Amino acid sequence: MNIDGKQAAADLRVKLTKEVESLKAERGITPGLTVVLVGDDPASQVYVRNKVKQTREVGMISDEIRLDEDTTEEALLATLAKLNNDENVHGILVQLPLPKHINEEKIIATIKPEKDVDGFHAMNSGRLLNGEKGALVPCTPQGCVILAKRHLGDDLSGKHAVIIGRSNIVGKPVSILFLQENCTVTIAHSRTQNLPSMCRQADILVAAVGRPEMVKADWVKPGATVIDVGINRIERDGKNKLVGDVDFDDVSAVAGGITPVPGGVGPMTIACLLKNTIEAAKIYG
Ligand SMILES: Nc1nc(=O)c2c([nH]1)NC[C@@H]1CN(c3ccc(C(=O)N[C@@H](CCC(=O)O)C(=O)O)cc3)C=[N+]21
Repeated sequence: MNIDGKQAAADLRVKLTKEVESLKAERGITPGLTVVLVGDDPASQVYVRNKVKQTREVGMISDEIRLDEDTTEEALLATLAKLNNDENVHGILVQLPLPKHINEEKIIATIKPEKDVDGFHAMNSGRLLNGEKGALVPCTPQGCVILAKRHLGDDLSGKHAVIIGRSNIVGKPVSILFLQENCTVTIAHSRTQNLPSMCRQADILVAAVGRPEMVKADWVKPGATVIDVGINRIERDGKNKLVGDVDFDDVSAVAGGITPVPGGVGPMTIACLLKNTIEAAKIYG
C-alpha cells in the first residue's frame, strides 16, 4: 500500500493554517520564515519555490535572501546576525550544502537556536537527545514518524525500526524519534555486516543513504512499513528521473506500506518546516 506523503502534508497544512489564524487573532503574531540561498543550484531553486508557495498558503510570511555563489563567510554571518535580531523572523533556514569556502558547522552554530527551524543547531540536537521540551526537531525525521504512524496507527511501541544511514540531518535524529516512540531501534550503515538480513528484521525500515534504489524486495520482511528518504536524480531511458533509496516497484510487492518518491517524505519535510516555524513563533515569538 502506498503511504501518501502529499496527502499527509496537505492534511497537516490544514491544521497549521488554523494555528496561524489563532496566533494572529490571539497574540498578533504572524509566523515568518526566511530562507537563505547561497549560489544558484537549480534543484535548490525548485525546493525553495515550493517552500515559499506553501508558507504563504498557510498564511505565514515568507522571505528569501539570495546570495552569490562567491559570497564570503563573513557576509553570510552578517546576514544571519540581522535575521537573528529581527523580531518578525521566527524561522531561519540556510539551504545546505553551502559552497566549499564556507564552514557549514560555523554557520549552523550562528543561527539562534530559537529560530533554527531545521533543528540542526547543537542546542536543538542536545534537547532532542535529552527529551527536553522546546527542541526544534529536524523536519525530515518528523515527517518519517508521521508517515509511519499514518500507516500503522499512533502506537509504534515494541516495533523494530531499522534505520539505514547515520547522518546528523536524518539518520541520527530519526533514530532518536523512533526510540521516543518506544521502538527498538537499530542504526545500520555502510559498514554494517550483512545489511540485507539486518533490514529483513525491520517492522519499520527507513532508508536514508542517498543511493538510488539500493533496497530490494529481499531486504524487506513481508508486511513491513518502508519509509524512503532518498531523493536521487538519475538518467533512465534518456530521461531525468527522481528515485528514492528503495527500488519501489520491487519492494511494493512485499511491503505492507511504502512511501513513494516523489510524493512521500519530501512534501512532509516542507510541511514540518512550516510546523517548526509556527512552533518557534508560539514558544519564542
Ligand atoms: N537547510 C536545509 N534544510 C533542508 O531541509 C534541505 C536543505 N537544506 N537542502 C536541500 C535538502 C533537500 N530537501 C528537500 C525537501 C523536499 C523535497 C520535496 O518536496 N520533493 C518532492 C518532489 C520535488 C521534485 O519533483 O523535484 C517530492 O519528493 O515529492 C525535496 C528536497 C530539503 N533539504
